[in-house]
Amino acid sequence: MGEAVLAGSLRAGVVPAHVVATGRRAGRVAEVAERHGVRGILDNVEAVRDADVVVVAVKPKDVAGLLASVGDALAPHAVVVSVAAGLSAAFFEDRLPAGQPVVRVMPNTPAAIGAGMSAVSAGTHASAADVATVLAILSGTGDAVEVPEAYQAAAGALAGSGPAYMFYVLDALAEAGVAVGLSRELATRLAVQTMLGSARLVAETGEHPALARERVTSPGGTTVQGLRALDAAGVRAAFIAAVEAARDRTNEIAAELEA
Ligand SMILES: NC(=O)C1=CN([C@@H]2O[C@H](COP(=O)(O)OP(=O)(O)OC[C@H]3O[C@@H](n4cnc5c(N)ncnc54)[C@H](OP(=O)(O)O)[C@@H]3O)[C@@H](O)[C@H]2O)C=CC1
Ligand SMILES: O=C(O)[C@@H]1CCC=N1
Repeated sequence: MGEAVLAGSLRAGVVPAHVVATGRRAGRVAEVAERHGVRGILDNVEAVRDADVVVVAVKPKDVAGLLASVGDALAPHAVVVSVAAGLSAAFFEDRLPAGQPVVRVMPNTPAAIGAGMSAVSAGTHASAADVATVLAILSGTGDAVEVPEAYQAAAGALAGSGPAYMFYVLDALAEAGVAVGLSRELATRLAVQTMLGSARLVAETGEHPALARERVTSPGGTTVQGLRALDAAGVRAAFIAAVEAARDRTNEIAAELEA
């Protein structure tokens, strides 16, 4: 996820020579540095020194240790951006020098190609200008929206995890195509373009998805039979259960690590 945000920031106009990427494996750091033309180092303390913006993209369980090691080296104005699922801005603030600006972001992996969706929430000490800086950086990752922090778990359960649900649907649709006699290559091509086109149609027309669905569903036709099968299988309820389960897990991560 960190590399996807890095790629987006460069697309937004951040100068590669101004970016330092860190990691804990030399091979991985070198790979990222070479791919994006940025400086790659293994020393987190050195990386944050003089930084205006620090993006923390390690697993939630690794955040506390990382903050303990770099906190003292941060410039007071440095905006610490968290993409960690579950962890509140307060979790960061409690482990950083007093007054450090923190912005919480829940991105998703299509950010890697500039087609991501991010939910952004300001911490206690982040100014409107800090949030604007983060939104400007994220503009190269796709769309971004500012939300109250209370919505982060729900937004992450829908859009942060959402690409996995979409890939699941693509895989299932392609498999369905194979089941009715198409080659896997053709079935995958049909499924991918159908998902892409349908999302774009709703995005570009602003039409409610239910109306767009009705427009496809001819009376006595084929689609209504397909939709009946989806309803009979409880697919709508399964999506609601999936987002609820991901939201609940987000809150569990917070409870486990913030305790
Ligand atoms: N994947 C996704 O779709 C999304 C992820 N997120 C969040 O992004 C964060 C990262 O997730 P993800 O990219 O999937 O995880 P990854 O494990 O792929 O990435 C984390 C990276 O951080 C490195 N790392 C761990 N500890 C340190 C450290 N102390 N110093 C420097 N680098 C370190 C890891 O190194 P190593 O390779 O050696 O393990 C790894 O390369 C998580 O907090 C997650 O909640 C948010 C939205 C979507
Ligand atoms: O699965 C996860 O925990 C991360 C957060 C959102 C998407 N991937």
